[in-house]
Amino acid sequence: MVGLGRCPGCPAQGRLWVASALEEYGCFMLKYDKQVSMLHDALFSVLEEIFDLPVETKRKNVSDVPSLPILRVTLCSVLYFKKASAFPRLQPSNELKISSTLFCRTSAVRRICYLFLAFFFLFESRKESTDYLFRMMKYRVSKKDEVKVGSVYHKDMDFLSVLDQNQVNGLEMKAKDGQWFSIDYKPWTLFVMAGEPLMHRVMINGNKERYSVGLFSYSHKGMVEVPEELVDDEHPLQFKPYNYYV
Ligand SMILES: O=C(O)CCC(=O)C(=O)O
Ligand SMILES: [Fe+2]
Repeated sequence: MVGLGRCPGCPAQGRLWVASALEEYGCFMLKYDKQVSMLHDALFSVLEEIFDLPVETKRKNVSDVPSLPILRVTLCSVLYFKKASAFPRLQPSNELKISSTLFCRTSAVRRICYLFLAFFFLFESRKESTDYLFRMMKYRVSKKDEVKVGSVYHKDMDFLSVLDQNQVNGLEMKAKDGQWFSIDYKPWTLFVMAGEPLMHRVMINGNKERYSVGLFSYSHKGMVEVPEELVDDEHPLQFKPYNYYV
């Protein structure tokens, strides 16, 4: 568990925590600040309404990321947030609420990502080549005798995934020894994971709908490479750059 609030004056400490969590587990829980916690409640209160929009409205929010894999899911519906105006007026009082909540929330989490990237990588170049995809997920309650898989096991094709959920758990990670274990969200935390290396899935067990959101950072040019600032004689390059979309 890393708390950004404790780090502002000591980025070196923050970087150490994040680096050791990522080396050991590939993921960590990030305790977020007050501003984001208010947005958390607002966000999850409007998600239900977003998922209830007509299908043709929801289709306007397809992702423009080339070859973005579509998750093959059984119990899960997925929506992308491209721009606020893509949710046309349905219930006027809520249009603003939905778009401003999503916008603020996405900006707040992006800010966290920048902070995080600054802690961990300390490089400016990445800001320009990094893009974000905001995905919203709704997992319905599984019916009796239905397979309880919310999303099949997969690895995210990005370099950083920041996830949040309503109070319903379901995310599971595969540990080094091959065992699956579930992620138990603590209040006011985001779950941050190094996208590409980690196998995970969602299993739906309870009798409450699960809503989750993910902010996925990826390179819009498709190149995955170690920033040159991190390579020197003591830390030689270990991975060749490659284009994810080719
Ligand atoms: O719903 C979740 O918690 C995780 C979703 C997920 O793995 C994904 O969107 O790639
Ligand atoms: Fe995923």
